[in-house]
Order: sequence, then structure tokens, then C-alpha cells
Amino acid sequence: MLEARELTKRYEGKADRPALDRLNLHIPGGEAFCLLGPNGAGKTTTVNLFLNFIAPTSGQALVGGVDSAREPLEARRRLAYIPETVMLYGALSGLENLEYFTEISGGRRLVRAELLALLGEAGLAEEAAFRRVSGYSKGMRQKVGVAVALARRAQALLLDEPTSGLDPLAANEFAALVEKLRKQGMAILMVTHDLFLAKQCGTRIGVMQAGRLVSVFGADDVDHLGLERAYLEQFRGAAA
Ligand SMILES: Nc1ncnc2c1ncn2[C@@H]1O[C@H](COP(=O)(O)OP(=O)(O)OP(=O)(O)O)[C@@H](O)[C@H]1O
Repeated sequence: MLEARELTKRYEGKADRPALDRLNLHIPGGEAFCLLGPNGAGKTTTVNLFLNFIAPTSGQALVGGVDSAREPLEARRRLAYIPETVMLYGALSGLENLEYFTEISGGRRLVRAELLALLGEAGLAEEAAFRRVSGYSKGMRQKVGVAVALARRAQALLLDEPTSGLDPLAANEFAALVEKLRKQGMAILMVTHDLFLAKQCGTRIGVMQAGRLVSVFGADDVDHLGLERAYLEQFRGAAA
């Protein structure tokens, strides 16, 4: 579903090394790939290439076989994106935001009961759905973001540090939600600095360093402590 083929990004004026260097990666539906790595390793660059926020220098970012750079709208239709902070209209309720974002994405117009059911599926309490988003916590905003992804029937989900700043309970709830989406068949690429979250959500865990994917673990092949040890050994004394 999500595939990177020799995907490379070199930012202008940065001749020393590419931000992303020939990444090859395939994430089928039902799999969650968690991308770890130090600051500047190339994780967000990877996500931004799938979203066509930036153009690749060479190689391809494919979504369901569609090249994000060549057919951005077609690729984008299959994707949902949850950044660190989900941008919503503060003056509107969660329900109204969901209605608005579903409509502008060109999907079928959903009736109120369907919208409420989606917010419920994303874990937002019904009474909260009618309140202004300006009073929402970060975790509640993330849930509206997930409801938008559900409404759009996205086949792939990109997440960039979605739990940073969430308290442990909210982060745990979010991880359970991601797992549910994965089990429903979504392909998930999640960037995180949280090794615990990566272990909790990922079916595979990749570690990036200086634009390269340097190691990949199967989630069943490593426990949390083993992952932490491998990560620290990789980077102790090394710069990204
Ligand atoms: N717009 C840009 N122009 C120039 N260089 C950039 C730009 N965006 C990112 N870079 C560089 O590309 C490299 C990879 O950055 P990227 O944001 O992908 O790293 P990251 O792994 O997501 O880091 P972090 O964990 O800090 O979010 C870094 O060297 C960064 O300075």
C-alpha cells in the first residue's frame, strides 16, 4: 500500500548528504511501520514525500501504486495524515470540524448520526462532539483527526509524532486506536521518538540514521528493553 522505491531527497544548499538516501520500504495493508531515529535522520522528510509536500530528488513514493509526485490528488485520496498537532477550527465543534473536513475531501456527505458514530469509533465522548474544539485537549484533537481518516475511508495513515505531549493514559489510548485501524486493514507509517509506543503499535520498527534506514526489527523479534538497548547502542556517541 505504501511503498518507497529508491526514494531520495536532497535539499538545495545541502550538498554534503541527502536528507533521505535511497529508501526502499513496503508497508502492506494491516501493517504498522514505526520509524525511529535521532533528530535530522530523515523521518519527517519520508512522510512529507508520501504526502507530496515536497518533491523527491529521485525515486518514488507510491500510495496504492500511485506515484505521489506524478498524481498527487489520486495518491492523496488514499491517504490520511495526522501530524503532531491536528489543525482544526477552534470556533467549530468536533462534529462540525468532521463534517467540514469530510465534505472538502470530496467524500459522500454523511448525516449527523454517521458523523457521531465515527467520532465515537475514534474514542471521542459524545458530549465532547458538540463542544468547541478550542477547549479540546491535544488527545481529543487527535481523535477528531482519526475520525476524519475513518470518514474518508483512507487506506493508509501517516502519523508524525502523534503522541508527543500526550500524557501516558492518552498516549496509550491513542496507541490502541492505531492498532484498531491497523487491524481494520490500514497501512500505517508512524514517525515517533517513543520507543515504547513503537513497540506497542508497530508490526515492524525501522531505525533511520543520516537519511538511511539502518535497521528493521519485527515487533515480535524484540522486546521493549531489547529495542531500547539496540537503539542506544546504535547512536551512543554518533551524530545523526
Ligand atoms: N526545508 C528544508 N530545507 C533544508 N533542509 C531541510 C529541510 N527540511 C529538513 N531539512 C534537513 O533534512 C534532514 C532531515 O530532516 P527531517 O526533518 O526529515 O529529520 P527528522 O528525522 O524528522 O528529525 P526530527 O526528529 O528532529 O523531527 C535534516 O538535516 C534537516 O536539517
